[in-house]
Amino acid sequence: MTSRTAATALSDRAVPDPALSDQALPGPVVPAADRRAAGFRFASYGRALTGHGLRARLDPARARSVGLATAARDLLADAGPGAVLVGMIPFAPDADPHLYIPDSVEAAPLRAAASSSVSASSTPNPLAGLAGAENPGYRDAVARAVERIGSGDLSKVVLARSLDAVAGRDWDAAAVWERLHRQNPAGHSFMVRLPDGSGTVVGNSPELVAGVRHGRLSSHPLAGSAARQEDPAADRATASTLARSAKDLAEHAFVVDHIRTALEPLCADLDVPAVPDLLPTGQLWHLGTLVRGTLHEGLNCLDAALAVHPTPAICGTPVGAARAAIAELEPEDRGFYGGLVGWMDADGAGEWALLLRSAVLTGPIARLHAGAGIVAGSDPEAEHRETATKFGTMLAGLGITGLDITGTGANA
Ligand SMILES: C=C(O[C@H]1C=CC=C(C(=O)O)[C@@H]1O)C(=O)O
Repeated sequence: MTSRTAATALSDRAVPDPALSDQALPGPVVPAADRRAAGFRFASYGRALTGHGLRARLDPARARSVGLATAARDLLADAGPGAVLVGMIPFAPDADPHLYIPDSVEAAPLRAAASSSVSASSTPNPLAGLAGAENPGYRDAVARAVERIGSGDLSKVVLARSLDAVAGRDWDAAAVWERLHRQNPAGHSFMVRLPDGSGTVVGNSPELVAGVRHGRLSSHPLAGSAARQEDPAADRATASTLARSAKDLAEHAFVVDHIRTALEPLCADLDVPAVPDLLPTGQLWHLGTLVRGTLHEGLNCLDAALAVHPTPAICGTPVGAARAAIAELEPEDRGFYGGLVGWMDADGAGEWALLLRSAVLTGPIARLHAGAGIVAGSDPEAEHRETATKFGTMLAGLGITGLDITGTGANA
């Protein structure tokens, strides 16, 4: 494993990879329609992509028989020029993806997108109850994972838990999306209606798994986190401590090593910085490494995303043992949490973000998920607190403020 001991300089870079920021999107552009009715919204790098209607759906049975990447390529080729594939891929490899080609795709600069009919300042939905803030089962699961790591089967595993926020009336997914985006415009804000219409997956991911433009690939894996502080001096001190934390650097190195091994065969050249940078979100500092390369001819953004997914930022090392540990230690199926969300065009350009800092909105219930990387020496109490901090992104997106679920006195 690569050792990274040097602390990196603080970076306040808002956009992980400026190379993707001027990405022109193809597809028919429709006038600003009612975005509330859209089945798909994805914002990043200065513009938002909105998918209306459904032209063709990727058949999960076909994906199982020919492979997901081939099924996606074929669907785009059949759909003809200008088509864009959008949607989500679940965490479990045998679960059905929700990928489709919308009837029309609107690609709008973010400023225009933000001034849509949806008002983020609309009256917050009153919270009627919160279930899962205190989760002793999660601490037990972390302790068992640490034991397993000690026995040598496993080096790292990401364990997640859920939290239900029940409101006085149905959640308004479009308003939640917009609030999330305004709070963290540097992240990838997404909103995808579930195929059976039962609800909407919404979130703001800080993590780009694969972004491709003109054959140039970027991936910005994150792992290793610390909660942001109100006081600026304390906040910078927290970031510096994170950049020097042996535990977090080890947790991060698993991810970078995995990405390098997975992407080297796909790329003509691959640049992997020796030390991580520091990425701030509204709630957390993360260690991140911006990996860049040139994809071999014929490969696309989804090929790259599927090659690295699931990284140890969401699963673990080795992948098989980590998947088994997750299945055994997490009480519920992850669904789309921990999967991929994004889009791709017929030229292979696109973006796939890790689907996290998210919730499934079903009527008045928002089910949030958050996980933390467990390595040798992880402390169950600290990991419980870290997941509570991670819930903070979605709680803020839901308009729930002034609530401390971290037990530290800080606002989540
Ligand atoms: C699993 C999550 O975060 C991952 C991404 C960044 C940093 C992480 C960490 O430091 O543990 C996690 O690996 C989550 O937000 O649910």
